[in-house]
Amino acid sequence: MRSVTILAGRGKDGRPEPFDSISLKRGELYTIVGNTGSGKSRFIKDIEQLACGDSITGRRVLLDGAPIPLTERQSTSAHLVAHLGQNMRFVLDASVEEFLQLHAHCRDRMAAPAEVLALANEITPEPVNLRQGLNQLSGGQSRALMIADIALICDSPIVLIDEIENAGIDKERALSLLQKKDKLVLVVTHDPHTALMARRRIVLAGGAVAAVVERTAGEAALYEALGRAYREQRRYQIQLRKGACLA
Ligand SMILES: Nc1ncnc2c1ncn2[C@@H]1O[C@H](COP(=O)(O)OP(=O)(O)OP(=O)(O)O)[C@@H](O)[C@H]1O
Repeated sequence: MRSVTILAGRGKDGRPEPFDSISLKRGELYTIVGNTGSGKSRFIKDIEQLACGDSITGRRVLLDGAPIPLTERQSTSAHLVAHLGQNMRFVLDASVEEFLQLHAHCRDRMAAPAEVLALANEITPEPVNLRQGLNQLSGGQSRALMIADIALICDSPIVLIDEIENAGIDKERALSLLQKKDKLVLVVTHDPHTALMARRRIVLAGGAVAAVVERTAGEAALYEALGRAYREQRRYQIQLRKGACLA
């Protein structure tokens, strides 16, 4: 898989989207921005489901220029796409270790549960242990575990991430783990720092893609400044969680 092409559908008002197609290339990061309710999550779900004009948006998604037959869509998606949703909860009645072993086995990967867990604990401030029940994990811990799982076990070429900054985890570390060189990564965000990570960002409005914006040189400099502010904010966050006085 080298590219994903999205053929225009329609916005919430039923009018055609103002583009013919958008081509997304493997090895690139794209961010998705827009008002709450503008259709950002729907956009990445269309990609996850390899929509073929049969979702509410009417978009069609092609892989390397070709549609995927209905009978192969589910298995192709499971193989190629890792989706980190906004609300993560496990419903499987298993320990963290059992889940990681099972998933590594299904994916035919050698990753040891302890290795995946060590990575998850780099990004969540409240550590997880192997004997913990999966359904006892908090939202942030579940997402940290899934990020480590995507990085070490799934290794899917397409990674879809919905609002990583909501989870109270180390966003920069998490994104650096998920953004391996040859992956196509799409990140939904309301955060200007995350949005400016990408050279191209896709703007949603009223359920339709309104624009695809190239990052300017000024914005690249702004991204660096926002990164410094983010790290300072994180230092305060860590102190705050320890019960310290901030000033
Ligand atoms: N083109 C469309 N036509 C009809 N309904 C749509 C379209 N795009 C999105 N929707 C619907 O609009 C609702 C909001 O969309 P979505 O959840 O994707 O918004 P969002 O931008 O991710 O919002 P938030 O930032 O609050 O998470 C959903 O019910 C979704 O199915």
